[in-house]
Amino acid sequence: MEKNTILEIRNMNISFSQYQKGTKQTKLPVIRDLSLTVHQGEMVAVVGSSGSGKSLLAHGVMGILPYNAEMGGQILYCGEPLREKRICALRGKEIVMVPQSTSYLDPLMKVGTQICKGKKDPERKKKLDGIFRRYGLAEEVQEQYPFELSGGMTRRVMISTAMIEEPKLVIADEPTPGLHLKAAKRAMEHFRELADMGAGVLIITHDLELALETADRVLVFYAGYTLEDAKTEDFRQEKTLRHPYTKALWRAMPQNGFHYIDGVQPYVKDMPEGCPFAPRCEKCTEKCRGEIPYREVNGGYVRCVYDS
Ligand SMILES: Nc1ncnc2c1ncn2[C@@H]1O[C@H](COP(=O)(O)OP(=O)(O)OP(=O)(O)O)[C@@H](O)[C@H]1O
Ligand code: NI
Repeated sequence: MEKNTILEIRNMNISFSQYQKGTKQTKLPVIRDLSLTVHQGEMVAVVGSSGSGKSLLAHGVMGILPYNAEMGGQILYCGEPLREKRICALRGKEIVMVPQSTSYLDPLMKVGTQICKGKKDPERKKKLDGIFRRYGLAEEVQEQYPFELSGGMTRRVMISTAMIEEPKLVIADEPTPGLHLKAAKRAMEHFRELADMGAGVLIITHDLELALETADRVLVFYAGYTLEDAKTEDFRQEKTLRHPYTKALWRAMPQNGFHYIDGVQPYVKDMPEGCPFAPRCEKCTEKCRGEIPYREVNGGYVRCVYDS
């Protein structure tokens, strides 16, 4: 393992137990065989459509999966396993998450107190003032309660909460919805700055274009699988991309013709054997119905039987 690796996930699986017809329990796999690495100073984006398992990945790392979820595989933080006790000690300090849902804010606590976690020393206050200025939040907002904020303001408050800790690992789950384009870009740039200062940053988003503007690498999620792990520059041309789904995402971007991808992502209960994208893939053959290895190609990874 390399020295500057902040987060390494090896073969993560997440499934839910569900009761069917009374007492019969079934397992619903929602993340399968996920491996990823975030290095110091690196910003990695996880891109995928709704329901592909992005938030569960974040919750798995943070140790906040719901009670009916089961997780397998290994999570290493700075080279050491990140088990329950360790994540509890580091959560909110060295490892921070900007959650997708704004309901994570305490409705009964003033914004400023909440961000500073009750600590009121002048140094922290100065830092908070600085962060608020950067995000265009007025100082008065510190004295307000979450219900008094607009959606975009809430988003910026949640980002501020993460920024005040000088974290080593930041996981931001859809940090930009509700922000207008300029603010969304600014937020992404701030995450970029955190990475440039030496943190490892994992950004979860469905906005490929925004991710490509700031991230170093992009992981493409589809129906619980990672189909590709590519460098941002691989997205400059279609031919340097590896998976047919990533290529389809590329063609769907406005500058590349806005081509619509036919069909929908399969739901976990109706998952086809083999490649989950096979039913929508023009290159699909019988080979795609078997086990598909996740393999290294040209400095990236792909889960496809074909060479692109
Ligand atoms: N508590 C739960 N019980 C059962 N299934 C769940 C539970 N939470 C999530 N899932 C399922 O897991 C899958 C992945 O959910 P997840 O929230 O990670 O998706 P996502 O990629 O973050 O989507 P979005 O872009 O909409 O936020 C979905 O199919 C969802 O229905
Ligand atoms: Ni999500």
